[in-house]
Amino acid sequence: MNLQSQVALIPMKQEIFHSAEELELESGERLEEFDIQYTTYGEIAPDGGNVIWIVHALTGDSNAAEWWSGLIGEDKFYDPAKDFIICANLLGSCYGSTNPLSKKPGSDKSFFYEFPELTTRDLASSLERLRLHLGIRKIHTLIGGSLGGQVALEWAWELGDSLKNLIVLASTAKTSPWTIGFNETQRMSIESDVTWGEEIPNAGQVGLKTARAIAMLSYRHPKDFQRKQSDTEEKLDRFKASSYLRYQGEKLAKRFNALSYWLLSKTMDSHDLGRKRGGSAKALSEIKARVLAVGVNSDLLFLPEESQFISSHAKRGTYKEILSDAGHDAFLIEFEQLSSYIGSFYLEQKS
Ligand SMILES: CC(=O)SCCNC(=O)CCNC(=O)[C@H](O)C(C)(C)COP(=O)(O)OP(=O)(O)OC[C@H]1O[C@@H](n2cnc3c(N)ncnc32)[C@H](O)[C@@H]1OP(=O)(O)O
Ligand SMILES: N[C@@H](CCO)C(=O)O
Repeated sequence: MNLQSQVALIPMKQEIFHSAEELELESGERLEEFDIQYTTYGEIAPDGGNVIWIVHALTGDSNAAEWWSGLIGEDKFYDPAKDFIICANLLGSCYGSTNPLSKKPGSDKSFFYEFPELTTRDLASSLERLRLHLGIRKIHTLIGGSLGGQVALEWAWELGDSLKNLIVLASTAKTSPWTIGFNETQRMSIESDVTWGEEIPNAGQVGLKTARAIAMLSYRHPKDFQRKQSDTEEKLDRFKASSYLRYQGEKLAKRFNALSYWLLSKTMDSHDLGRKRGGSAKALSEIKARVLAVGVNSDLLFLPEESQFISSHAKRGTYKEILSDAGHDAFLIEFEQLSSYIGSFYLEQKS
């Protein structure tokens, strides 16, 4: 299907890859078959050397040129005129790939709560299946932030020499107890929705609003709230910060599904690159690609130290830090710094 992106006006193709072959999951469960929805921009070069593979974060979708418009597009750092850019909707997410609302194979009934637990390693395996289907031999750059960075790390370990550069933004090799704690409070709010447990597509949607409001506190920084959400001294109620968080909750609940959110937050929790590989440091040292880890100085969720850990244990690792008051989400906002860091990372390779 050829589409013209409404926002970025960049020619793109959107497809669904159906895998009729089952996917064996880390939990021991299986997905008998699955779909992966993906978007591409540009064309693969004859030598196949221009593949830029993007992995989206928790609530992103495959339309990377929309949510990363400062990095992807005409005359942007990644430009479809020279690069073949691909982004797939993660398995379990609600933007076209197989997810809890999908029908169980051979049945008219959705999975709902029977959808199997997915790990970042499982998500990486599903992307590998798509790569093989597309006949992509080598990936020039695999890049992702937050959950996208976790999946990218897993996949990079698996890809070996088939990957040249790995760029991991505001992420971690192993999810910290602090992040699991944030995710648990969000699942608690979804589970406390009276509709949670019902087999309806909107189950938990009210709880999802609270979950997003809590999540926003981990995606922003107190300085960002101070600057944007401060009130005058006359204000005794209906504070800006309150309406902001309520608005963000409403906004997400209109575009995302609570079952997918609950599932993917669990995926984030169980992420551990070093599981059954002798620990994170050893697993990082086994990644063959060059690695750029980018932290955010104000990230309260995935601390800069966690990105430093990635670069220091990778055999060929580089660390850069985004300076911003935006907090964790700076990786979706601070395009100038990102472009500059990625540009110098590529230049170092040439020198
Ligand atoms: C179909 C799809 O949308 S696909 C998925 C797209 N999203 C993703 O991929 C996830 C990645 N993106 C993101 O997380 C976010 O878009 C970011 C981080 C890039 C930017 O976050 P934003 O929410 O746009 O920025 P910010 O935190 O400043 O909030 C601005 C919004 O809050 C509103 N707002 C700000 N202050 C207040 C307040 N006090 N009260 C109520 N609303 C407020 C603004 O009007 C604005 O609303 P809008 O989004 O309708 O324009
Ligand atoms: N705010 C982003 C990043 C979370 O890590 C999202 O909603 O996907």
